[in-house]
Amino acid sequence: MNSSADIQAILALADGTIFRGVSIGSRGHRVGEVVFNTAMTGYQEILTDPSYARQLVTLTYPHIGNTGTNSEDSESGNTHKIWAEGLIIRDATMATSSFRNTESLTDYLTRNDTVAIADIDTRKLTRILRDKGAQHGCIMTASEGSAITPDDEQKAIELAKGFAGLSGMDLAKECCNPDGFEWTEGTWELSDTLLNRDVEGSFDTGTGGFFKQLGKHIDEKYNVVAYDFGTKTNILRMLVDRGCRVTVVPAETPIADVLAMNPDGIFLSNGPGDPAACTYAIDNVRHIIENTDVPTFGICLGHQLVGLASGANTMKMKTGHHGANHPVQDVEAGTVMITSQNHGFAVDEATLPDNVKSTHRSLFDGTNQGIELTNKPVFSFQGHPEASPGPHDCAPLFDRFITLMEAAKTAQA
Ligand SMILES: NC(=O)CC[C@H](N)C(=O)O
Repeated sequence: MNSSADIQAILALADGTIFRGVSIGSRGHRVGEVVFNTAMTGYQEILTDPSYARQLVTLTYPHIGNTGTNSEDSESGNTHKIWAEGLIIRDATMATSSFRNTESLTDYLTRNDTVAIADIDTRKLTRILRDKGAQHGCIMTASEGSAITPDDEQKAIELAKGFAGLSGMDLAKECCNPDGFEWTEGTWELSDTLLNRDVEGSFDTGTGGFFKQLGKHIDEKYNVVAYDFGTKTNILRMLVDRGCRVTVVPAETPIADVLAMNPDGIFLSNGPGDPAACTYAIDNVRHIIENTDVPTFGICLGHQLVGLASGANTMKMKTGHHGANHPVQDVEAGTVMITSQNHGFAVDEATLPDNVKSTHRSLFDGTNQGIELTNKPVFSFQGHPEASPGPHDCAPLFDRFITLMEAAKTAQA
């Protein structure tokens, strides 16, 4: 909603298209790859998903911010960092309403130094991205006390053209937590009794507050080492729910160090950038496949790394998949799952070696969505079984990882 007090902002695409709107975040400019996400909910999870690093995300759902933000819906762990390079929306809500809200979306964006633009025609933008593929872009806000000038527009187009593009970019080592950490929280659900949030508005992990944690009561049966390439937090929560003690290690941790921890299973996380550029990670996964029998599960970037380490290629997609309603078929069973997706690269199925089976395919465009090795307990999935946001149809993939670890333990006993 425009008012004379609004700060002008523009989105410039590298092809010269300019969208004019208003700033709803911090001032400045940011460049990145412009992608559209079709999920109707989950703007906070999307903003905090590390896989969106260097991407300017437009949400096709028009009205954003209604329920505000809170400290629980972060996908970037305890840092709560916004990883998306910028946000592009149609309509920022004027009133925030939710009992879980602690901060409006606009305040949240500003506090996190995120540049964001509203009041633009996101349908037109999405059509451009659909027709031409993901575009390089620049969001720029007017500087203090002035309006956007024709010079600003020209500069924004040049900045968009100057973005190097995600192909060849290794962002995993930059976006992981460099210190590693133990993750102990499971998923949560609203508690039966609704009590007040404490004065700090902090997350009450007990059973008496807004939320009760699931999974905490389960004994830690499986020692899982999770390679962090920019992991989403809900993946770690879902592992904890299933009885895993989760040790998260940075992307470049040598595989020898991981194996020295004697893991029951190795998890390969999602993450931003081009998987083929993460050569150290590909080497580590190749080592797992060729020299060990440790059950291994990869999600999204982790899936692509399994593909690359087994000898397949990955390719850049036209627009990629970003949404919460993507149908994926289980190749063997023929069943269809509605899945959450966020990727711009894909494993090229035509290049899969003989010992790697395609297990899942996208019903939107036929691209590969899952693989498994026929000679090792290693499998991976392109979509997001942890959802956040999105449907939970493929959550049983986590159980499959547990089954593999259990089988390996039984075989060893
Ligand atoms: N969510 C992810 O892990 C994304 C993987 C990779 N960066 C891609 O865009 O395809």
